[in-house]
Amino acid sequence: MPAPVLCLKNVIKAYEDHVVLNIPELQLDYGTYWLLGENGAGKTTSMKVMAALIPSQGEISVENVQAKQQPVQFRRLVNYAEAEPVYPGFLTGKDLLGLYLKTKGKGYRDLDQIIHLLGIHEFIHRPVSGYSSGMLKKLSLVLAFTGMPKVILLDEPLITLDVQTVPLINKLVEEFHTQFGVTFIISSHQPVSGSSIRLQVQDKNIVAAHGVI
Ligand SMILES: Nc1ncnc2c1ncn2[C@@H]1O[C@H](COP(=O)(O)OP(=O)(O)OP(=O)(O)O)[C@@H](O)[C@H]1O
Repeated sequence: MPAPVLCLKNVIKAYEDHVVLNIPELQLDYGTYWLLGENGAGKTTSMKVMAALIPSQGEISVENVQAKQQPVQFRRLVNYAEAEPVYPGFLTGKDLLGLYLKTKGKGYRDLDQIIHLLGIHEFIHRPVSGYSSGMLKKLSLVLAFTGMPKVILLDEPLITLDVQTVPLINKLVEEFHTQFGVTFIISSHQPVSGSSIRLQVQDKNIVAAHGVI
């Protein structure tokens, strides 16, 4: 049997003395997961912990690469797109894309195609301070598709997107999952993929929507 893609062991995340997550063990196989939970349950915190973007206790690994022991290698395996992305306003979309391409390396797909698909080419040369929230969202999603990650975490990927763009994002998720073997964890109030496996942040733990994994 193949090893799980993502493993969390004895993970505890607290903000000062407020424990938000306490996950004894979580193992996720290749799949598309839909992360649910009420407001403040800890969905965003879970994603940031899984991507090792914020400190936490315990072990996090993707395909046996440990976040704490092999941080550079780990960073290449996990991409994360924030619910409400914020970038330094003076940078252009092209600057940010160049930065990501430099750090993430060669991608699965020609990004120019995705940029044109989402209409980002029309504003990519402008500083992001002048972007609308939907334009920023599109840019952040393209950045999440850079490199060759094994796991992509999308926090509320559909908010602020226009109705024409939503199916395009669903299609990209489907394509990266089936063709490139990417595991997705998506927090959304709307289902992103019909075949997604439901996970719930509940009582500080992450459980299958109908019972503990
Ligand atoms: N930087 C922070 N400092 C202190 N507490 C925080 C911080 N970020 C989040 N929290 C707290 O952690 C808990 C979980 O927040 P989180 O943003 O992960 O929830 P969420 O499930 O994503 O919520 P929502 O659905 O409202 O976006 C909340 O009680 C929140 O107040």
